Amino acid sequence: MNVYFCGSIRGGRDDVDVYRRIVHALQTYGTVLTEHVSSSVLSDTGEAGTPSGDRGIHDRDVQWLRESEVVVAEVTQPSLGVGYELGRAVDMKKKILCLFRPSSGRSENIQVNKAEMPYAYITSCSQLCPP
Ligand SMILES: O=c1[nH]c(=O)n([C@H]2C[C@H](O)[C@@H](COP(=O)(O)O)O2)cc1CO
Repeated sequence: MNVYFCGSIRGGRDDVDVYRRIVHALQTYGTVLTEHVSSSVLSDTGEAGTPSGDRGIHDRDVQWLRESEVVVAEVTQPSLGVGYELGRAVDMKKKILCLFRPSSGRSENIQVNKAEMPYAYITSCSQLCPP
C-alpha cells in the first residue's frame, strides 16, 4: 500500500520530529512515498537544489498523490503546501486522515468536511507510536 504523508516544509519545520515518528509508524503499514518530508536534513527552504525546481516537485508530488491509496497529514503547523495537497486529495477522492495536536495550543487551521477528511486528535506522540 502506498501512503502519502503531508507535513509542513516551507511553512516551518518545528514539528519534524513528530513527522519522523509518524512516518516510522506508517512504514509498518506500507510504503511512504513522501518520506523526505520527515527528514531532519530538509530545512524550510525545501528541496531547493532539485534541478526541475518547484514545478518538478509539484508534478512529482501530484503523481505520488495519484499513486497513493491513503493520505495522512499532520496539520498542526499551518502550511500552504499541505492545504493544497489536501484539496487535491479530496478531489481525487482519496482516503484522508488529518492528525492534529491540541497540546500545541494552536487552533485547527483548515476547514473540514469530516466525511471527506476525518480528524484524529493526538494528545501525545506516544499515543500514535509508543516510545
Ligand atoms: O520541497 C518541497 N517538497 C515537497 O515535497 N513539498 C510538499 C510535501 C509537503 O507535504 C508539502 C509542504 O508544503 P510547504 O512547503 O508549503 O509547507 O509540500 C513541499 C516542498 C517545499 O515547498
